[in-house]
Amino acid sequence: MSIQNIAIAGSAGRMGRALLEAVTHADGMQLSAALEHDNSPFLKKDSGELIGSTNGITITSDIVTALADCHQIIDFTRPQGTMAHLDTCREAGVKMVIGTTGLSEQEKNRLKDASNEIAIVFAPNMSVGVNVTFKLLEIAAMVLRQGYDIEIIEAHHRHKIDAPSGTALRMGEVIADALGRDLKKVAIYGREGVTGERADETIGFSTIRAGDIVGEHTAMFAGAGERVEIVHKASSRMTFAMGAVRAVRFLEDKSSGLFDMQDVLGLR
Ligand SMILES: NC(=O)C1=CN([C@@H]2O[C@H](COP(=O)(O)OP(=O)(O)OC[C@H]3O[C@@H](n4cnc5c(N)ncnc54)[C@H](OP(=O)(O)O)[C@@H]3O)[C@@H](O)[C@H]2O)C=CC1
Ligand SMILES: O=C(O)C1=N[C@H](C(=O)O)C[C@H](O)C1
Repeated sequence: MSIQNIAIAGSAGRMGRALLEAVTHADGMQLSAALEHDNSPFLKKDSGELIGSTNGITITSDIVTALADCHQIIDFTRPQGTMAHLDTCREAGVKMVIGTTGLSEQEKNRLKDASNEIAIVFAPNMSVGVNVTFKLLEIAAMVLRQGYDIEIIEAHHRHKIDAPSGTALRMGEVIADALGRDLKKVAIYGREGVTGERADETIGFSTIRAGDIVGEHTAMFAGAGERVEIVHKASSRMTFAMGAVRAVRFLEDKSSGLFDMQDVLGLR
């Protein structure tokens, strides 16, 4: 395979910096562009400075020029940014690895539509551990389908802007699918006041935002006399960035299609 030229969107962000580090050290790929939005204070700076060196790649908001010399873009930004990048990538025929969470149903449909023309990996969590956890949840849900209350608890750093996390929502979807339930109908997002007794079919979500927690998820199956908890704790953003690098490798020989990390890791 040829060397993959990689653009990183949101390069000055928390994930952007981890991605700069991961791509810089990955075999078979080179950083070709570091992108930020028009009002970013980081524009015109050398992107290497964000990770403690220089690399000659200046941070830019000119995505059209950046994509002219690029095979794939890695995008961990905001839904609005990802949607704008999607349109440009579609026109330029550039593949996308997307980690942004908080996309609406309509925005997800736009990814699906674009994937008829370009190859996309879109996943709310790119760590290997969380993706194995999704498989464990399928098994747990099928076996504990009756007599167990299901709750999903997630904790993240104080700067996170969306809730529940994309990972928590995917956990809910995986469990609901395994049980033949529709998450839209059974999800309960937080509780307050006189809520009444818990309904059997529901899947509850609780959110913690505090300090510098990288990302923690617990799926609880609580029955009479016992409780099963499946827990994942991320302690470094490099775990997500290394997953994104694996996604880039997976896309190398794909020309179209919408994939997630279950495809990348062969867990389907
Ligand atoms: N799939 C996965 O494995 C993971 C997903 N995530 C998701 O990735 C996303 C980013 O997380 P994180 O790095 O912590 O967030 P940050 O806010 O640290 O980084 C986002 C970056 O994107 C920039 N940005 C904001 N708006 C736009 C826009 N409209 N166009 C282009 N760039 C924009 C931000 O600039 P500015 O700061 O100036 O606003 C910032 O540099 C979130 O949705 C998060 O949930 C995070 C970790 C793992
Ligand atoms: O914003 C974050 O930080 C994270 N977001 C992702 C999510 O919403 O699930 C993944 C990870 O937990 C970190």
